[in-house]
Amino acid sequence: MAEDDQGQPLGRHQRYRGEYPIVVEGLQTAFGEQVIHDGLDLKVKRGEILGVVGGSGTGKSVLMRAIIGLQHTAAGNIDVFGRSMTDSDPDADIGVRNRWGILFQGGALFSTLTVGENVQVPLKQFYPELSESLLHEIARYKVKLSGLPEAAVNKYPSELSGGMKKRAGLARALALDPELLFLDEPTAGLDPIGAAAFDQLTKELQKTLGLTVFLITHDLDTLHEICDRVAVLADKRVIAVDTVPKLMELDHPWIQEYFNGPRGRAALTAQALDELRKHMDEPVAAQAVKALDKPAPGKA
Ligand SMILES: Nc1ncnc2c1ncn2[C@@H]1O[C@H](COP(=O)(O)OP(=O)(O)OP(=O)(O)O)[C@@H](O)[C@H]1O
Repeated sequence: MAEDDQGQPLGRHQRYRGEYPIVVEGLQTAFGEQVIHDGLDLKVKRGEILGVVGGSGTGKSVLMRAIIGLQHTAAGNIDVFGRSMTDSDPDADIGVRNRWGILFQGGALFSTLTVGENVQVPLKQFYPELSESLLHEIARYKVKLSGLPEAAVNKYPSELSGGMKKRAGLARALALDPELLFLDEPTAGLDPIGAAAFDQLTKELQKTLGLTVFLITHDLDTLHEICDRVAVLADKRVIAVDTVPKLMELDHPWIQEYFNGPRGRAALTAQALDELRKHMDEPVAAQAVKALDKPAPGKA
């Protein structure tokens, strides 16, 4: 069973009240000779959206898999809801596994099932006693919660656009009313408007459902717009965890290149513009928007 911060077992319908639902200490992972993580520490705060960034191949997805118990670890400990994932056997983990939802990169929907049936998969797994009509009702609700039209319930993944597939994956991740949501590159492959809409949905769900979100991303707009803190993976560890403005003050070369490079600055300007647009009735804001919105010299 999952435990609270006092070491007491959590009831099935009780929510975790400890400060850190995920605690990773001294993690080491490796594939043969290739060491991916070495002495990695990370604490995720309850209720936050934690962005996880790092260069390609630094082990963001492997870290997520280790946290959810799908990745063998060579050393260290990972606690989820106060329960060690590194020395537990899968069957005994039920008290933890029905408390999280996962949106894998690419959605990972079952192609032969409709969206509604996809959402029902975890429900049937953890609550086999639910009736067909209740399963259908819950699936319909989760689909709508994820911003899809109700008609999507009966569609197959192949009938959906990329953005709709992500939302269908999200509906399935929300099936069990999770406390913890893992999102692996949720906005990858979406156009900027679709990506911004998905970000806002994530933020709204975090606030209204009280979720803790572990979000792997390369998307600078996502980091600026919705992440409370960001963990940076480099040199086989988490080298920093902080708010984006604080990270930008650090002089690590990868962090500087990433956040203060041209794309980082563009994301920052876009965020400043969004903020200013909320105050367009004030002349100063209106003027600033006009100035910042001007295309750079030489650009159409
Ligand atoms: N099953 C596996 N077998 C062998 N090596 C693997 C396996 N899974 C991942 N790796 C290796 O582990 C390293 C980290 O992979 P991971 O997918 O976590 O990177 P990432 O930071 O998520 O990268 P990206 O941003 O490109 O998705 C990579 O070098 C990858 O090749």
